[in-house]
Amino acid sequence: MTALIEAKNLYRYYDDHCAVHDVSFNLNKGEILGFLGPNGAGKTTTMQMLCGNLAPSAGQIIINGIDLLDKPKLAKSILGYLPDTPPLYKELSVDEYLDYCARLHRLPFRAIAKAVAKAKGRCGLEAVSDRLISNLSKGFQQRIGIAQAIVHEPELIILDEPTVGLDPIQIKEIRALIKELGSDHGVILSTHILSEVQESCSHVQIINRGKLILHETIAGLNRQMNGASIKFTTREPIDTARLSSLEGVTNITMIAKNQYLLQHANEPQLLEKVALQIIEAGWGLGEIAPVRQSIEDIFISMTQKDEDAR
Ligand SMILES: Nc1ncnc2c1ncn2[C@@H]1O[C@H](COP(=O)(O)OP(=O)(O)OP(=O)(O)O)[C@@H](O)[C@H]1O
Repeated sequence: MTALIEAKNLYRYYDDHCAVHDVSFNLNKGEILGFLGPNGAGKTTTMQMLCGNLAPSAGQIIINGIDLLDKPKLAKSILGYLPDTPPLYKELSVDEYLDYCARLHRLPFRAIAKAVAKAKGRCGLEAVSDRLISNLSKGFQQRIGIAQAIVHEPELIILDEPTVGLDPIQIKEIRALIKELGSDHGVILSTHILSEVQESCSHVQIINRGKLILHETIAGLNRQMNGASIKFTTREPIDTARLSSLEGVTNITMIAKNQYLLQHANEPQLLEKVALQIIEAGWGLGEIAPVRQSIEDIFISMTQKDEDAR
């Protein structure tokens, strides 16, 4: 199967500053990729390169088998892009604006009315067709931004911070729309909201200081979150050296009297082994449970590890 987008060894320099460093990944149809990173990590630079608005200093971008740098018009015809600020002409009505966008995307004249109606339907804009964009709420303006990105039915949709500045109800609606779009397109969205990735995406990647430090499925991320620590209490103090000899245990810390946090290298069935060891040693098992990390914990620990490794 041809990937919808293949980013190969992308670099982007601004003078001497390397904003994107050797970024490679693939996205297939039906996948929604959440692109995370701290401020200044290189998300917007990467997204701008992926949609052909910014030339990479090195590397290759293949969209549905077409090299974006060799055949930009053809490659761009199968992608839709919503920049972080929706590119709206606010003095136009919704219909006028979407009609204009459909022409820019070079849709055949006869197909325009149908394409605009379909995009409005998907984005819940029918009721505001004749309204001036400047008079609509931010949520509606964001939907119009998404509608212009999908009006030509691109296979790949790239959305830069699509829910920023929206209220909780609008956020919910836009997330539902993104999920629906993801069922028959490929979607890449950047966001600062970590829970958004869990709610809307099938895959996640984290960029830090221009380098990709994680590319995972949401299922894999959930496994990591269920992850690598176990908290337990005992009646007697334990012999940490003895428990540390269990395979995969990386660290044991006493966090309160007879209360411990054990870290491990994602060792399966370790919880049972630890419980058995505590019982066999006669330390008196009180409680034992895996510690569920939040996506924020994973994000902070991944970016922190990356900082430490520099
Ligand atoms: N036009 C430019 N000229 C010089 N440096 C730039 C330019 N655009 C971005 N940078 C730098 O490149 C790095 C990556 O910026 P980028 O905007 O891609 O990050 P980001 O992850 O999108 O950040 P944010 O979440 O704050 O939008 C930053 O250090 C930024 O200062």
